[in-house]
Amino acid sequence: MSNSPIVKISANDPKRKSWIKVNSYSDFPIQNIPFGVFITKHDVITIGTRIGKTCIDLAALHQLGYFEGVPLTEDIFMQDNLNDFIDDGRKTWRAVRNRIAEIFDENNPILRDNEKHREEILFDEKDIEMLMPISVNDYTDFYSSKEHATNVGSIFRDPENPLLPNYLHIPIGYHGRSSSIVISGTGIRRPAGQRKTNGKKEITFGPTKSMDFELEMAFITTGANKLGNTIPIGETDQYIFGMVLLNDWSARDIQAWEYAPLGPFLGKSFATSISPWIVTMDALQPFRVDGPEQDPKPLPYLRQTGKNNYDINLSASIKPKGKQEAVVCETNLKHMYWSVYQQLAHQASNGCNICTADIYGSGTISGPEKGSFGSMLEITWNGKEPIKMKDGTDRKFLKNGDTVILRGYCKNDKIRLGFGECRGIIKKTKEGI
Ligand SMILES: O=C(O)/C=C/C(=O)CC(=O)CC(=O)O
Ligand SMILES: [Ca+2]
Ligand SMILES: [Mg+2]
Repeated sequence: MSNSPIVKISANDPKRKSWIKVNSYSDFPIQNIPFGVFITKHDVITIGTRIGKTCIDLAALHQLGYFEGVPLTEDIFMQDNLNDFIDDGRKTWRAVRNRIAEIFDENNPILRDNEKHREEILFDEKDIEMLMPISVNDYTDFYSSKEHATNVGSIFRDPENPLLPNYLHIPIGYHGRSSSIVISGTGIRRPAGQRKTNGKKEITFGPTKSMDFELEMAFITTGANKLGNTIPIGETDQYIFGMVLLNDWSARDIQAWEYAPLGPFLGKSFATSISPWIVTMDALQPFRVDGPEQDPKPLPYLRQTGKNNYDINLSASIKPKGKQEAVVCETNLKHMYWSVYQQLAHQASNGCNICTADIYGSGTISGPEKGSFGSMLEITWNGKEPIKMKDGTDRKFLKNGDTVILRGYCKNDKIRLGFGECRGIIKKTKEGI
């Protein structure tokens, strides 16, 4: 089954320019129109979007009549999360994005020339604070990078046979913890836990000695199937609202000791960070590419044709406190073995219901070569090959005071759009733990 034939979406017109100034390297040209939640300098929480460095209060835009003719409830943007809007479905998301593109088109004077309205609707990014975009319903994290699975299999298990026999048949995942998903900028406390210290027999409890990040992306869904029903792979695209950057913080010593036989647990559930702006699947359409060839052929419920992967350039940087950041990984979402559509069809294949504001992580995104590995576990091969920061210090894993910054963008010969940043600073373990 082919997923989402590429339809013409007027908001994606690459020729359109906005009357709001946008730098050529901005992640937020008028073709992006992401959705997020922010608090304004007047202490008002609103759903918004962004063009360049200008944040747009969608509740104010709606109240002032700019969405006339688009079927929306009066308070749809006067919310502290996007759940209701996401629940409205793809027709509504499309209509809203298309209208926003029209309002901010350089040739449209209606808001451009209305100073009073502009003052009510527009805010400089410096004058707002981003909040969690959704109230997370449920969280799954997949394991869809074959390169990552191969690397972790070599480190934790058998270098001769790193990939488990199920890997090429089934999109592996684990159930994450939704309560500890936090917005970019939130400090991350180094967790304590049980671990078996390298080479020693003794089991101890204490702050992790191998604090790690995982460079991931995640997709966010709208309600799809009722409990007991499934989703044909050819229909999955209708239910994906958009994507964010995701950092699945991981404590490798805790993980390595606890994970057998049920998988990741407390080594990962202490925190997961996401970027604040949700970039819609519609905005990402121009960046669809073929995925890797799948051999063996997946079972029929996972079979797809067409361009089902996304060409999204990704990077991870570490910034020691008060020092310059160093890029430690450059990779691309296009490497993923299992597509987002296969992940979603698989999640629903047992009749599990897909809900509004669920988050599905891609799994760590590693590329084929060194320099494209998406975690310190792989970059330093579990601490055996430390890397140098720009201040001359070494890193096997993350130190307190280090900030990890994930970034992602798409680019073709016509447009560039991106995801902004997903940041988190490592703080020391709470005393008494
Ligand atoms: O191979 C393992 O035992 C575990 C690997 C992971 O760290 C699991 C995970 O979070 C999935 C991923 O990010 O790809
Ligand atoms: Ca992960
Ligand atoms: Mg985590």
